[in-house]
Amino acid sequence: MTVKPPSAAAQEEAADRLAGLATPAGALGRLGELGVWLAGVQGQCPPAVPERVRAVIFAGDHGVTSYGVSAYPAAVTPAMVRTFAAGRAGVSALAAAHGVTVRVLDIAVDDDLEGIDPDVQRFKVRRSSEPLHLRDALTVEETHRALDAGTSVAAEEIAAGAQLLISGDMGIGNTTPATALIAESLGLPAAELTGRGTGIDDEALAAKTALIQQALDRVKDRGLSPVETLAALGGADLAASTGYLVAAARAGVPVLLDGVIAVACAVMADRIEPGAADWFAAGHRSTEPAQSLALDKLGLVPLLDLGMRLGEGSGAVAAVPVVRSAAAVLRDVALLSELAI
Ligand SMILES: Cc1cc2ncn([C@H]3O[C@H](COP(=O)(O)O)[C@@H](O)[C@H]3O)c2cc1C
Ligand SMILES: O=C(O)c1cccnc1
Repeated sequence: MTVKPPSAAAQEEAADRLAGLATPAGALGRLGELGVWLAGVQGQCPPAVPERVRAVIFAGDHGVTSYGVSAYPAAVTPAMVRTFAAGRAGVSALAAAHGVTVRVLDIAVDDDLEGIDPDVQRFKVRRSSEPLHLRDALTVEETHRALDAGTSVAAEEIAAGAQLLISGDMGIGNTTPATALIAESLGLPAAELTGRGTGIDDEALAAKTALIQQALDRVKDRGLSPVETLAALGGADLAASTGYLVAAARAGVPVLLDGVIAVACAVMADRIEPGAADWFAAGHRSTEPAQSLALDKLGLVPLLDLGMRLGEGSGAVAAVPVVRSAAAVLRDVALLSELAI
């Protein structure tokens, strides 16, 4: 299955409608452009206000965490999975404020999560991933299983009525594989992309940068396909998230992207299925340099720039009111031609 482009006809109609609204030309700025994108991905003008927005958090641990790449220990990952399940995480508060559903999935958490709702572990691929600077994070078989998990989850969310999807992440150390995937995809050295993640100091930043460069050097002559790259430099949680994004684009359901992890997965989704990024909008600009560089590459301009670096899908959820606003203005504002001028 391939990705169809959003509707050019609906987009054109929306651009005409935007130009005719009872506002000065261009006065709605990016809100106007977002409304035109929404019309294209929905195939209708004016676009509907997306009421049913659904976020899925893909959780997993990473072997690199034992090598000093994060400011926090891996034990935070299972503790946060329980916190999402209890509705008490950062993204939970934002989602409750904006009527967004949140579902958390343990794809590769390095813990049994005893007693947790079995639905959380339905798609578990393995415990953690291998340290990607030393060896491939996953086997190709595991990567396919994770991609398929993401496909199934997207199908379930779409069947539940999702008009807009969000992918969130949870996993200590996950900015390392995300940065490695972006660096490999953009052909840039680790030093140009590596950020502080949860807030590492200068010494840890140097070690993290060197580790990512070691991973890039380890795979550079292997001529890897996109799926093999996910196996080598990613992780099961990132592969599942990538599968979810590919499936959304194939189904013609728009996605609002979050920070560096979601955007790394979006880059991989667009490599697996060229054109997938037409179905994505960028919710916010994270403080991670890799995220901004990857958004430029995808041709996406973030809606919010709040200095956030939380992940969990939080920046995307914070941008949901902006997306709804864009649909509302295109639908509800009078046309200049209707005014008695
Ligand atoms: C309490 C807590 C909650 C979080 N929620 C998301 N992250 C985010 O931070 C981590 C990535 O940063 P790094 O690569 O530096 O480890 C991931 O768990 C990501 O989801 C959190 C991190 C912590 C500590
Ligand atoms: O860009 C992000 O989403 C991000 C940044 C730091 C830590 N976790 C996530």
